[in-house]
Amino acid sequence: MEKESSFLFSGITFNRKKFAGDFARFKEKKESDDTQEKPNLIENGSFTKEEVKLMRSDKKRKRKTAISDPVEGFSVFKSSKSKAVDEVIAQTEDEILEGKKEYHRQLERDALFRKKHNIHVSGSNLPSPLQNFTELRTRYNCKSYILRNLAELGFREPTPIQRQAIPVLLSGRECFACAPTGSGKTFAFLCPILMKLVHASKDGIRAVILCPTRELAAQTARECKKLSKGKKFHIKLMTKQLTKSADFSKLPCDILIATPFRVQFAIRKRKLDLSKVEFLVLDESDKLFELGLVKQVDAVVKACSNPSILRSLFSATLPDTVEDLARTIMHDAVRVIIGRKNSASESIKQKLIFVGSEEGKLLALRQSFAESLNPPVLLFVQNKERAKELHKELKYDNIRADVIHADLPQIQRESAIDNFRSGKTWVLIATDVIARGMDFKGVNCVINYDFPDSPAAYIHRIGRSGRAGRSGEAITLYTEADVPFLRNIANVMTASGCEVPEWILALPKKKWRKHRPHRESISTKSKDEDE
Ligand SMILES: Nc1ncnc2c1ncn2[C@@H]1O[C@H](COP(=O)(O)OP(=O)(O)OP(=O)(O)O)[C@@H](O)[C@H]1O
Repeated sequence: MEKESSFLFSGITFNRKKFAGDFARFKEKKESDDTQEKPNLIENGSFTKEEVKLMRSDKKRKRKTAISDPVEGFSVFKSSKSKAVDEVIAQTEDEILEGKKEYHRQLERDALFRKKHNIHVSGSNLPSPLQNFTELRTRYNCKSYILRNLAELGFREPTPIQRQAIPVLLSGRECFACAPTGSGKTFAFLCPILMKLVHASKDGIRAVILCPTRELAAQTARECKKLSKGKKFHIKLMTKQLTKSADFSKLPCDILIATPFRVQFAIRKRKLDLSKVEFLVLDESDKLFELGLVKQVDAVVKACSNPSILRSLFSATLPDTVEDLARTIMHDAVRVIIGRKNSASESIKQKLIFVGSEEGKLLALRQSFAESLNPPVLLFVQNKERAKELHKELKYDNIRADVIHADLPQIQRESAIDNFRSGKTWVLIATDVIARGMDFKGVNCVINYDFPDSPAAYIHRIGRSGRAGRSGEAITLYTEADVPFLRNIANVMTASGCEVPEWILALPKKKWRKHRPHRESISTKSKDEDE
């Protein structure tokens, strides 16, 4: 009898000659079983910490039984199994240790990578930033149509906000994101939404994106369609017409993009059901939390009652007050800040020009345009009356200028933007209605004809130039009346690396209340001339 089998069969006489065939088969099978089993247990890496614990306790239990209840013939069987378990435990422990080490090495690599890209994050269990767009497929199984569309748009690398915010949202976490103007925040939320929704469906609205203005909502809807090209998602921009006439219970809609006013109206009047919404994005979130909009936003947030909803806030400016308010509704949110919070894009050259009084502004503007006009140029003024007045003035100078403000009918607002985008108009005079989010790719220069009413307004206005890594210029005209507010703008300028005269930095710090002084009329014509 073979040595290995002798323990189990002791006392039995076996006719090896007679049963030679069976014996050989039995032997073969046993050997092959042995080789398969052990590596399987370890190589599959199939032991979790809990399983190792269980093994340990099982082993202890068995040891106890072995001491208290020795049964002859079983002790060897037990010790060989116990040896195997020991080996498995030792190897699994090694693996866990190695896993832990690798985990820490990965944390270090992530920290270095974030530092390189100026990404600051806080929160627990942070997902690694994206090294490249290919990781969307390798880590998150991204469908090829998205990667194809990103490539068609000419995006080679994710921007810093995309590197971090996309994995955060894909790993099912809520998110506060603050990144400079023109740094690609729109795709940072569109990409994970499309990836998570996977297919179009007719089961109700699954994602809502709120924007403070109609123009921005329309632009976001267009970008969303570009990224989803090749996939038949139902992407709806909530227009006035849709709000008034659509039967939302029958309208297929995966992603709804709208201003809070329109959504709230539809919830009230047309029984818009948002109870299945899985993603809610508040774009330009600090603007949405301002007094005029916060009630409507609140109504939308309440209507999105799905308990597993993911909410995210995006903006280039995120005051602490807004963060505190938002935290009350968010769960375990990750905070992602690119560069310094509330700072302007570093690719914009910023200048301050003293013009003495209101009259001085028009002179300075005419002189500057006469010396060099490098269109397209965006001119920001304090209100719609001043926008109309300045438009009339520039018409005299044969400058191809147009105007946009909230009083204009929608169709005129759209055509003003289209003409500016296509280069038909060189100068667009605007109120703050287009200061946020609008992506005019080639704007060379932003002129703050009227001083902005807050540092946030300044950051967003000048952020219409210098987008997606391009360079831009921002000129801010100021009068004596604006001097007390200069220091706040100067702080933004120095934070983004621009030079500011010493005397401005020596001005006393002033707590910023909205600076909207009464300004004299821009018009150089008398009223009689107008009539
Ligand atoms: N990965 C990328 N590579 C190159 N360009 C990109 C990338 N992602 C976005 N862009 C482009 O950058 C520009 C600005 O993007 P976007 O409008 O999303 O900026 P933003 O951060 O939302 O700005 P704002 O704060 O003004 O709203 C767009 O023209 C967009 O097409």
